[in-house]
Amino acid sequence: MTTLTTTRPAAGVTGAVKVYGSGDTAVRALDGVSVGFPAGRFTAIMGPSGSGKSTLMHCAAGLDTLSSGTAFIGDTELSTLDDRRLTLLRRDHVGFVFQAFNLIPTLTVAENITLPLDLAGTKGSPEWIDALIDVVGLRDRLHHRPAELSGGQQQRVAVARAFAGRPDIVFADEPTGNLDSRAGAEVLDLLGDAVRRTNRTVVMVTHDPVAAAHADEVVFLADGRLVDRMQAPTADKVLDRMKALDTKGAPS
Ligand SMILES: Nc1ncnc2c1ncn2[C@@H]1O[C@H](COP(=O)(O)OP(=O)(O)OP(=O)(O)O)[C@@H](O)[C@H]1O
Repeated sequence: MTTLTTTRPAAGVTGAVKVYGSGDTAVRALDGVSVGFPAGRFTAIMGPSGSGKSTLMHCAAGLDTLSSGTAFIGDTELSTLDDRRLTLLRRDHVGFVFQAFNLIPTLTVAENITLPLDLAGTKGSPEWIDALIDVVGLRDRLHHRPAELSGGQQQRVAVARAFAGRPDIVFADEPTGNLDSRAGAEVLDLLGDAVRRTNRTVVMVTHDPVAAAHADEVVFLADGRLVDRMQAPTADKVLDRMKALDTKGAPS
């Protein structure tokens, strides 16, 4: 196996601090986090409620800014970009999957998948899109509207949309939060498949140890700090680690 630890991460943060508000009501959501998300791997971010998972993801993805420290995607330090260049970086290099599928109800499945490319005024790679449709198993649903699909199928459309522009990295925020366990497992398998088959990088925030077990690695946050990393996670090992974090007094 290649030496993953020496490969430059696809994205990450160094010395990341994020403070919301000021004075007595200030909340230190990230308190000096340094973490890299290895390229070509599926990483899950776990931790008790309020531990800073979403904040870390949003800052690493350039959806929010750090109070201090640095966030980077590839070789680019995000704080060096103005709004326009940050938008272009996100458009051209980053994909997103959210808990709410965020599909456009009036567009077909095919149109939803290619929407980011259409907005960017490019056709992308027809071969890539075609292969993606097979990866997500939606070839017989391409002309349906989102309302005609199950929740799991809608999230598969959202996953295809996230990968449509051949992004270097896809960030997923609780992608299985609105799905039953079977549909959730399918979406997680799909994310894992997309990482292996397209050599992309996925970073996923989740509460669910079963979901985290689909990742190659889990990073654990507690009280805004990185407290552990686990390779080759299983649901039982992740659950045990989470229990230990909760009993240390982290909010749950
Ligand atoms: N916009 C905001 N303004 C003020 N405080 C915020 C804001 N967003 C998050 N926080 C606070 O920052 C801390 C970290 O929040 P964050 O949403 O990152 O945690 P999380 O681990 O993703 O939580 P959950 O699992 O419940 O979604 C929490 O104490 C939260 O209340």
